[in-house]
Amino acid sequence: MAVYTEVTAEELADLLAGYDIGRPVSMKGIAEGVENTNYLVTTEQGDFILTLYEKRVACGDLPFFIGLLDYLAAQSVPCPVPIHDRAGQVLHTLCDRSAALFSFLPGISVRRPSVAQCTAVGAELAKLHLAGRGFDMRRENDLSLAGWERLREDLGDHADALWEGLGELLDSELAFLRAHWPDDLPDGVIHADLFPDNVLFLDGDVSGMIDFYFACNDLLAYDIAICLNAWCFEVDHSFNITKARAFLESYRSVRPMSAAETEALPILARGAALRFLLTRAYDWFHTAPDAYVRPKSPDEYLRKLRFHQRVKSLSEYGLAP
Ligand SMILES: Nc1ncnc2c1ncn2[C@@H]1O[C@H](COP(=O)(O)OP(=O)(O)O)[C@@H](O)[C@H]1O
Ligand SMILES: N[C@@H](CCOP(=O)(O)O)C(=O)O
Repeated sequence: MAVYTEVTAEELADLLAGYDIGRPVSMKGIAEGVENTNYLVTTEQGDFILTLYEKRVACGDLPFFIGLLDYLAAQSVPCPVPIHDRAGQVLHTLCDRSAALFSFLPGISVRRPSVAQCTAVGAELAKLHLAGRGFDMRRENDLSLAGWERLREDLGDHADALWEGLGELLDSELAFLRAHWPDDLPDGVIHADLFPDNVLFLDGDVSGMIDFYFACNDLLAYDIAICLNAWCFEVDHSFNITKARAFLESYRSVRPMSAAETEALPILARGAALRFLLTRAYDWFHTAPDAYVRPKSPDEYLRKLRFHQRVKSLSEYGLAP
């Protein structure tokens, strides 16, 4: 479970005294999540999410994330709305951590997305990309090529301890991506972690997109590739071309992709698979056995990477060749 920091009733009441959202009625730790501590806080005026930022979110990045959520919410993107206190502040210090309150978004995340849910998220991702245009703060993607190389270096010989030959595979894939990674595609603000556990559905519609703590400026089509990996593979590791076609058609009905963007999809999908393979492999070796959160399987992303390495034509993603 991901409640790393205990907040007392008195500490919560002190914090809420600075806001116009009523007095606290209840507070429950939320088990889901990996990076931060989240509480569901109910006040006289309704439900809110209290987030305490733990060590993996850099404090210097918080103004970008809060500014982005303010900006997107003003354009009706279904994202958490930062709650400003009477002085206009969002960020506070609570229990020695940076902390902020957000609107509570109704809805339920899915474990096994349906074709209809892939369609819904495709359109919502495209709307997010369009809504992000004009946001004037920047955050570089620290988990792109240079970041992957750092992670690979850090893994060292652990890679082969995970699977014989993994080190060589990572090195050759990194060399390939370094040589072929596109740098001339449309860029903008991307979510960069829009996995099914970060999307809430209500009555078949997307009611919320959460967890913007990897958001950054990067290629828009890279965000699409991250979603293809996260939404269009089945639990038996097979790629579901029907889901991919539905996701991509729906995305393109809102924001058309250029020919260069679609042509780059296999490489971007390889990069997206490598990114999560590396972070999961890193977590595998750096998570204490008694940690609250069990590390996710790197194997899933190794299989996804191998799938994309074998792709010969865009038709394998459900696109016209
Ligand atoms: N604004 C919100 N509205 C509703 N539920 C939320 C909201 N923010 C977070 N949650 C809940 O908290 C859980 C963890 O949030 P998340 O941002 O994914 O944490 P982490 O960054 O630690 O992975 C989510 O799975 C969801 O259940
Ligand atoms: N989506 C990443 C891990 C990040 O977890 P989140 O709960 O913050 O989305 C993965 O699956 O490796």
